[in-house]
Amino acid sequence: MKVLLAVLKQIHKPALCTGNPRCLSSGATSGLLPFRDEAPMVGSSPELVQKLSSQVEVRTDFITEEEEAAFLRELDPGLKKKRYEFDHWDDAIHGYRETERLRWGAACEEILNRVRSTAFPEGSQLLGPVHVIDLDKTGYIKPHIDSVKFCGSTIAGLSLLSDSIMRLVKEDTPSEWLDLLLSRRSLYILRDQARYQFTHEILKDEESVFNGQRVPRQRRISVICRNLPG
Ligand SMILES: O=C(O)CCC(=O)C(=O)O
Ligand SMILES: [Fe+2]
Ligand SMILES: [Mn+2]
Repeated sequence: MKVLLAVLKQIHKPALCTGNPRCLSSGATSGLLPFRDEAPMVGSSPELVQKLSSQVEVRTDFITEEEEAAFLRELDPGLKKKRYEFDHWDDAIHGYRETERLRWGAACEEILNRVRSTAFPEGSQLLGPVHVIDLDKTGYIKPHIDSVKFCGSTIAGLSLLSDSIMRLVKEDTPSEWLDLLLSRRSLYILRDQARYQFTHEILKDEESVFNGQRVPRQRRISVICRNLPG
């Protein structure tokens, strides 16, 4: 368990982050191109959206309000014992507390099994403990790529308590980007190039605008499943 905490810390090492201050400005709304009316994604070009559409999924309303409440009941007591961390300027995450959990109660385990069977091919080797990040209303996650040493090709995350914007930016071509509207209770999945060649970040409240529409940030808890490197 101790080792795993180190592994998850590693994910957020600044050396793995490829900060791109330009992509933090939300002023450039003119190039936004909705991909499909119902898809909560906008990107720098229709070609990019098309190219990534097999590697980036957002499933709206993946869990019910009751299922969200089940996660809260299970996670909140432990999270409340920790302080939000704001003062580590070098961290990839600002304003957060986190935990990981291997064993879940029946209700949550059932939901997590649904996440796993949706996101990962059958027989994939998964990282045992599930990663939980509790972001304060003012918290945010800076652009980074998850450790290739510890995490495999697929990242799947549930968003609880708040809508948010996840921005993907191509590491070597910052003009190529995709914004995902992660609505409360949605599931997102990042695979392959979207996971390896694009940084991902969660925008802070002041920058939380999707396709010209303001998306206020509240406290947000994410529950993240990962596979192991092949
Ligand atoms: O909160 C999320 O959904 C993303 C978390 C993340 O990027 C990470 O833990 O590496
Ligand atoms: Fe990440
Ligand atoms: Mn730190």
